[in-house]
Amino acid sequence: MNPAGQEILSVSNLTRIFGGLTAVRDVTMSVQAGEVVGLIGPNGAGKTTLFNMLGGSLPPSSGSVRFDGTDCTGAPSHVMGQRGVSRTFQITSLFPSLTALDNVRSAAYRTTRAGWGAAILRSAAYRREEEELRRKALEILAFCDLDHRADTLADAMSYGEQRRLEIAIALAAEPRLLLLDEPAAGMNPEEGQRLVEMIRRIRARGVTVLLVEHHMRVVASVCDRLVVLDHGVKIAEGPPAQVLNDPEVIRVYLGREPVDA
Ligand SMILES: Nc1ncnc2c1ncn2[C@@H]1O[C@H](COP(=O)(O)OP(=O)(O)OP(=O)(O)O)[C@@H](O)[C@H]1O
Repeated sequence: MNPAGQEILSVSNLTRIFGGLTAVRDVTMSVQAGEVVGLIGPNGAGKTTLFNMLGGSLPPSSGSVRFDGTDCTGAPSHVMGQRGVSRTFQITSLFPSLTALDNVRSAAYRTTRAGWGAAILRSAAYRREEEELRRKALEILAFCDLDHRADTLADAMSYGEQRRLEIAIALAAEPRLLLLDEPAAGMNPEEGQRLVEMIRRIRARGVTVLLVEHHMRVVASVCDRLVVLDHGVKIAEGPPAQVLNDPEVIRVYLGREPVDA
């Protein structure tokens, strides 16, 4: 684990061009270990495009990404996952007909070592790992307030529970940096508050968090720092109280949508 305050993610002059459109232009930013950083901006600002480049699902047109001191520019998502970056998506990525436990267990499986040969032979090492996987998946479910839903099918869970299950799945990969894409989208205020508490617990667990979010109450109450994009360009950065009162930030939001959406 990186000591708190040490740079874990460093993005330099990152740019992504789609045809004639520059979705992200020359963005430079960094995240320190132990921080919760919010990436905000109006619709179409380039947040998802930037996230996709950090998570490895989209190669940049230019610029660089360093994670934990290693150049990861253009590395695919499975490589980013191996290095310790895990993410959730705006659109649900759950297996609807698996239980919550099996959803988490299948994600945790990638961190095990016994391999297929041992699985087919059902060796002692494999059985030990199976038990360890189950214990770990139950621990993560409990951490996400979902232990009572372990045997419930994902598609029988409430919307807020499904969103928490997605975070549980991302945590099962034991990331050091967790990328959350609009985790509060569609949540009611009570679910949003629960999410805020959960993100605080994730940080206390030693996981650094970068989140894209439109709900300003969530952003203001959980983030140490905000980075604001508009038209693909970083226009502001700093503590929430400062950034949300920045006249330029208010102007770009008022032009398109309310700040407290
Ligand atoms: N695959 C693509 N091909 C072409 N244009 C794209 C592609 N992905 C995104 N864009 C464009 O890039 C710009 C930034 O989009 P992006 O989805 O990154 O913004 P965003 O800030 O995440 O928006 P939202 O808050 O609505 O999710 C938009 O103009 C979008 O239409």
